[in-house]
Amino acid sequence: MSGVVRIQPLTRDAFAPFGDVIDTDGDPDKIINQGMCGRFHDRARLDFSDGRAGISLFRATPRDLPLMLDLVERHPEGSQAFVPMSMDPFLVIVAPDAGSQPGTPLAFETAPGQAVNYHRGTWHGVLTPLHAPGLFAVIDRIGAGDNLQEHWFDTPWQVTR
Ligand SMILES: NC(=O)N[C@@H](O)C(=O)O
Ligand code: NI
Repeated sequence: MSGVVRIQPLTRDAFAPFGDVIDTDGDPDKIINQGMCGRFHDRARLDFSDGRAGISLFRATPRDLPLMLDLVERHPEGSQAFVPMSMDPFLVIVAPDAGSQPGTPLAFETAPGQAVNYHRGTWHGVLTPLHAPGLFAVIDRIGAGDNLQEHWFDTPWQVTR
């Protein structure tokens, strides 16, 4: 199955089945540092079967739209968060689990300053910046064993505005 996937703005509710939206929506949970900083506390659920949490940096090549999506993947042993190190929006692609393989993908564009955390086992597209420098901090599982399951679509989906 394939077709066109329309990009929609990222919202907490629409993304909830797939992961967490990490942003400064609403008031800070706590004002710290002598009133000079708002803490938006504990905005994502990190979940690892074993191993430990690690922080890596990804420098990814920006992609043009429309994007031909031929692969989604998932990490059965851990969640994976992508925190942009710029204020540029990026593309977030997920798909529901349709019985051990992905269903129809959904595509979201983040607002400037938003980050995402994919829940453990969520089908997702690989990191997809839309603007250079494509630099992200990535918080995911560091551990032994295989934590990557890939699904190649028979025919690519066209991801577009
Ligand atoms: N393979 C890897 O570390 N990155 C992917 O998991 C990704 O989601 O970009
Ligand atoms: Ni991944």
